[in-house]
Amino acid sequence: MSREPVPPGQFDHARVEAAVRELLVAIGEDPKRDGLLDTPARVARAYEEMFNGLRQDPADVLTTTFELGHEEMVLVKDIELASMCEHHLVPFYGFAHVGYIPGPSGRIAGLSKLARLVDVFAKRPQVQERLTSQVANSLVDLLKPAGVIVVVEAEHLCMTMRGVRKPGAKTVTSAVRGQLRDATTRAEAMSLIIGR
Ligand SMILES: Nc1nc2c(ncn2[C@@H]2O[C@H](COP(=O)(O)OP(=O)(O)OP(=O)(O)O)[C@@H](O)[C@H]2O)c(=O)[nH]1
Ligand SMILES: [Zn+2]
Repeated sequence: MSREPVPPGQFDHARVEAAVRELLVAIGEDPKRDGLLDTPARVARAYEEMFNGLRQDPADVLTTTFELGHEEMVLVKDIELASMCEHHLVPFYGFAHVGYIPGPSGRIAGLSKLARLVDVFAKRPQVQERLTSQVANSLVDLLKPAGVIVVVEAEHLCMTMRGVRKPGAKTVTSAVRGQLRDATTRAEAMSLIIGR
């Protein structure tokens, strides 16, 4: 099997299929049995979708912006997310809450683009802290806002179905930038996020 890295922007179906077949053998399964025959190809298709954020540029997502002169906080909360823990390659899933205060130009983003931005970073092998700060940092870079807050709450299957086995434990991470570091503004954002 090739050991060469896959060129940027590409996904090598054949290699994923071969690796999954090998994995099945390694765990003591028979990849030739009826129920598993199509599994390597299925997993390759699923991985292409689940990791398609690796082939996306956040700048291509945050395209539609408007100059509105709006200077107050905008918050999209309860954005469902599902990502893959890079330590165990099992899912973690939950919600992201993304808020920002527009910059002096008053440039605002299309609301759906905030959710798309979350997906660009969620659809990669991830740790929750990095996912959270990547969303915040890319908003800072692309929108030049006065402040940003990103809160992610998620349940990690690696803590649920194996290992420490604590179903229901939620991990909450936050990243705040600019004016949202200010205690009053941050408290306002948090009350909007928590007040369901
Ligand atoms: N900080 C952080 N840790 C994570 C995340 N996802 C999984 N982990 C942790 O990564 C750690 C990996 O620890 P290791 O000791 O190398 O692996 P392990 O033996 O499988 O650990 P256990 O899960 O405790 O059984 C575990 O503590 C996981 O809970 C994440 O998004 N952020
Ligand atoms: Zn894990």
